[in-house]
Amino acid sequence: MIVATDLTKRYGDRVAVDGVSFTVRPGHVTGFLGPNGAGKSTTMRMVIGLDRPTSGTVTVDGARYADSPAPLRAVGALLEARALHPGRTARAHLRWLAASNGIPDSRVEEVLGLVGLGAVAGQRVGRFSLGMGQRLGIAAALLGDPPVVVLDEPVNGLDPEGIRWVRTLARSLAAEGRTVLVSSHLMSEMALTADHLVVIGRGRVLADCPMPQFIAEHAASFVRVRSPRAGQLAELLRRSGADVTRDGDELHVQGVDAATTGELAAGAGLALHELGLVTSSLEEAFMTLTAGSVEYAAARPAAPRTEVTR
Ligand SMILES: Nc1ncnc2c1ncn2[C@@H]1O[C@H](COP(=O)(O)OP(=O)(O)OP(=O)(O)O)[C@@H](O)[C@H]1O
Repeated sequence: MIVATDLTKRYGDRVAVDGVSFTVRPGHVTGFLGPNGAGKSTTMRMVIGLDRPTSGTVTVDGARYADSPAPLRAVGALLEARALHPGRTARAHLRWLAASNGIPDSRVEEVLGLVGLGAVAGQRVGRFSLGMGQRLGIAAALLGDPPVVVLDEPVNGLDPEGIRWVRTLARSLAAEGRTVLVSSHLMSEMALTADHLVVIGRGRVLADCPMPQFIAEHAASFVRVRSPRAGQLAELLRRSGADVTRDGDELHVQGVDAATTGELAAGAGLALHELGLVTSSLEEAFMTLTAGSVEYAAARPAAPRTEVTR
């Protein structure tokens, strides 16, 4: 597992990572989320020894990455902007990495097949598309069959099939008992991939909890109900202590659950055309939590007009 303790990284006056502590456990996909500039890449670089912490520590399976004799066997990492020699073929690139870590060539062919690059393994990587480059980076990460896998924005540049492939791969690596840490800007994708979340903002941990708990604590939910007699229903719900927002024949209800809403309507003989619970997405929960810690925020568009009957 990965254990970060009071991890801090300063660049001059700038604090990129500010006393971050978290544990990434085996058997789960842990999503690493944060707005632009939150410190995700810096943290991941410190995990694999590419950056030195200013203070604090991060260990992988109890040891510092830099102390590992064969690092690719300890942690597999895909980091953004990986330097590739453009004139080298994909196969030659992986063989070179394998040789420097005491990994047999047969494993190169295995990972090429695993990431779907077998047919283009003889092509120069300088000609690779962004998506092919990402697959090659993932192949390199898996080369040493490592117990810990760190993927920074692995779905960047991938098409929908590729995105789904990364999701399945991450989940199967976790199911094999590995420790998997994945960052992504695609919240809908993260919601499908990760079962645990570490959220950072301005270099600090904002949340560290299982995905369902994060949604429950940070996502708003309300009952949506449609009725041709929405005005009467709104009045009834309000008298029962609900907060009600009306937009035409649609009501958004908070403070009273869907079952009670249905019972109240039935008791008063009011027809319903729709009744259900709406829970906001991971993206909305994330936006709510990190609203105060974004570096670059655009002005929000005006909210659509709704009639409030309270
Ligand atoms: N080498 C560096 N020198 C100076 N400042 C840096 C350096 N690397 C990162 N930073 C700063 O540290 C902060 C955290 O950057 P980092 O790249 O870790 O964030 P991130 O969460 O990965 O962001 P993004 O999602 O935009 O990639 C940013 O303010 C960034 O400008």
